[in-house]
Amino acid sequence: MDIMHHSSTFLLPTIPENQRPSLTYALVVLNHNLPRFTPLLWKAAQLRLCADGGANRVYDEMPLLFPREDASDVRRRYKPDIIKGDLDSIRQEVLDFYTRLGTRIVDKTDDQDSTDLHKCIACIRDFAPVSDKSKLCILVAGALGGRFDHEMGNLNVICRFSSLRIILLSDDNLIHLLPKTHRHEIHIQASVEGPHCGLIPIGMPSKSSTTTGLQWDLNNTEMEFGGLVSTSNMVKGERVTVQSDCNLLWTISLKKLW
Ligand SMILES: Nc1ncnc2c1ncn2[C@@H]1O[C@H](COP(=O)(O)OP(=O)(O)OP(=O)(O)O)[C@@H](O)[C@H]1O
Ligand SMILES: Cc1ncc(C[n+]2csc(CCO)c2C)c(N)n1
Repeated sequence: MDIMHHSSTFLLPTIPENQRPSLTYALVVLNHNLPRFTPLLWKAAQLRLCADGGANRVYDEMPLLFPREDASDVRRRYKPDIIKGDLDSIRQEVLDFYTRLGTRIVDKTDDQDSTDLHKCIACIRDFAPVSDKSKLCILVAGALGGRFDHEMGNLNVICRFSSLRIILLSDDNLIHLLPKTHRHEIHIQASVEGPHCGLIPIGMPSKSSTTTGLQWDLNNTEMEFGGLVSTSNMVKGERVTVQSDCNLLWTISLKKLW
């Protein structure tokens, strides 16, 4: 079984030479509080999408992160490549502003059965110029801490697209899936993340999960929703390994640096 490596280098202000990621990043901004580190995600990404009302967040909140700069300069610097969704939340002035700058507006008003995040992920999967999708990593900003139905919808999207690397982010947390098809090595970036973490079986019970590097390691342990799940766990050092017969959610706290 192959090892999948995970490392949140996209949260580092400068990435050490020996930790340059081999991944290509895309960013999706959702319609919830823009994390304070969004400019770092923007810099790491080669493709930037806003899911419908996510464009309002870039327009309204990006200038607040640069209080000494002129708001319209900041807005012009952070121009999304694509705005996609049913477009019932984006404000007209925001739509007009980015249309004038040349952003592609993709309107799928007719589809009321999939979320705007789902539409953005499908778009990236189908059109991102990355031939090997295992080298693609989609960062999703503003995915957690808001309306619970939206949060669950966002978690469902990472389960639906379980063969893609997708990372849900808020100011406080990072979440991604650890597919059962791989053993996982998580390199902890202790300057920006941890120590609080969790491993949660999603969708079905796990008969056997094993970890190293956690305060409360699992050792061929059974986990299930309604039974044992590993929350309020802690990372001990800079390397965590996980192997399971089920897809698990990995969550780690983010430090309040920004
Ligand atoms: N409060 C929130 N918490 C987490 N994610 C959110 C929140 N609000 C929106 N999102 C995400 O941002 C995307 C775009 O949001 P937007 O408000 O434009 O969607 P929407 O389809 O109009 O939502 P709804 O009709 O359910 O209010 C959603 O698909 C969802 O993934
Ligand atoms: C069973 C079921 N529940 C909810 C919706 C509503 N819905 C789900 S995604 C979406 C689009 C949001 O932009 C909407 C309106 C549905 N279609 N089917």
